[in-house]
Amino acid sequence: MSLVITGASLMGGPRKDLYVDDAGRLVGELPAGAGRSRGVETLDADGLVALPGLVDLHTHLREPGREDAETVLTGSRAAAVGGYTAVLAMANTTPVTDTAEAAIRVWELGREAGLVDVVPVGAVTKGLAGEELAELGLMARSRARVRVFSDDGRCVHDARVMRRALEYVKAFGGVVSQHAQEPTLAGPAACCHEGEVSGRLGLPGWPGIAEEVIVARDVMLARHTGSRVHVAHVSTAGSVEVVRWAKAQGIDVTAEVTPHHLLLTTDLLTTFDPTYKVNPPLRPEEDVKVLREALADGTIDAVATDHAPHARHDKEHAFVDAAFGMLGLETALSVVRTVMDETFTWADVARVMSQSPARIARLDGHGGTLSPGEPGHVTLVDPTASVTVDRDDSVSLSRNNPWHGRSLTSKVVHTVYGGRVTVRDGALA
Ligand SMILES: NC(=O)N[C@@H](CC(=O)O)C(=O)O
Repeated sequence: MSLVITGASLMGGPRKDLYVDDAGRLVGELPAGAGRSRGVETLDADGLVALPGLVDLHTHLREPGREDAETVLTGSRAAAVGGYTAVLAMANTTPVTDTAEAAIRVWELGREAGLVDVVPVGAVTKGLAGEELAELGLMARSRARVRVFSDDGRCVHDARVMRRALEYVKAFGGVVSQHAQEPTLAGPAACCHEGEVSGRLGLPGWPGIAEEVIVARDVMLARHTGSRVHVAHVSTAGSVEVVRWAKAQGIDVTAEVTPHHLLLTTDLLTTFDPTYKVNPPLRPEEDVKVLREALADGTIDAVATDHAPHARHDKEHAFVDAAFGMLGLETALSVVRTVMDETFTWADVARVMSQSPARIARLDGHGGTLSPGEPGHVTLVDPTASVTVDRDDSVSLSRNNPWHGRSLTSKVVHTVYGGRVTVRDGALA
C-alpha cells in the first residue's frame, strides 16, 4: 500500500505532502493538501519536520552473546523509536563479527526484525585481538555487504596492522572506523578523563592525548595508503584539530561525535554514578564546546550514538569496576536539537544524522535527501515538543540511560521505513 505523509515541513523548509509508492519509494513532493484525495494510507504530519531516515554509524546490539542487555530486535525497536531507519551494528559481540558467516547472521536477524536496516560492521582483526586481519574481503563480498570495519571497544593499536587494514579495505571502498585509544597512555585501569576531577576523586584517568596520537597516526597512514579512515566517537579538541588539518591536506578522513560528548562533562564524575562511565570518557567543557563548533562547521561529519546497552549486573558496581557505555538511540535527535543553537538548521541535522553517515558507510538506499526515487525512509519530528526522559519508558532491554530526568527539545513522532510506518505517535506501530 502506498502512503502519503501530509503537511510536513521538508527539512525545515516549505510544507509539502510526501508520497511513497507501493514499492516503498519516494515518488516526489506534492503540494500540501494534494495527497488527501488519493485514497491511500495517510500519515498526519501537520506541524512536523520531515527528515530523511536517520542512520547510526555506531550501535551495539549485543546479539549474539549478550541478549540479556539487547538483541537485534530490541535494539531495532529503540532505533525506530529514535527515528532511525539504518544502524551499523558493532562487531564486539560474542562471538565477534569477524567472518562472513557471522556478518550474514547479524544481517539476517535485522531482516527478521524488519524495523531498520541492520548493517553489520566487520571486525578489523580476528577476535578483536589486534594481531591478525579478520576476513575483510569475504565479509565485504558477502550478502551482508560489509563496508565499515572496526575493532571498536579496542583500538587497532599496532601501526603495521592498521596500515594493512587500510590497504585491504581500499579494494572495495571500505573504511576503517578507529576507536582511538593508545593503550600505553590510557592503561587498563583508566576509567574516566584524566584531569583535575579524576585527580581529586582518586580515579585512574585516560588523557585526551591517548586519543589524539592515534588520530594523528591514522590520518598519516590514510594518506600513505590512499585509503579511507573514520574516527569513531571523537572526544577532544586536539583530535578535532588533527582532523581539520588532515581534511585541509585532502586526506580521506571522516569523524563522528556522540550525543553524550556534545553535552555531558567530566564534572558528572563527582556523582560516582556508573551510568556516566563511558569510553571514551566524558571530557571537560572546553572540549565539548569545540566538538559542537566542529560539528557545525563540518570538521566532524556525523553524529553517531555509540548506543551501548548493559545489563544491571554489569553496570551497578563501584565506578572503577562498572562496564563502559550508555544508551543513545532513542534520545539522539533530541539531544542534538537541544545542544546545537538555531544556526544549526534542520538541513544540518539531516546532513549529520542521515546523509553523511549513509555516505561514510556506503549504504545503498539511504540517500539522505528525501528526493524522488529514494527509498521511503522518513523521520517526522515535532520541533516544539519538550520531553523529560524517563529511563523506564525505553524499549531497549537496558536502563543505563544518562538522560534520565533531563528535559530535551523536540521529539521524534513518526518513523517511516521503506514506506511502512514503524513508529506512530512516539510508539512502535
Ligand atoms: N563505548 C562504550 O563505552 N562501550 C562500548 C565499547 C567501548 O568501550 O568503546 C561497549 O561495547 O559497551
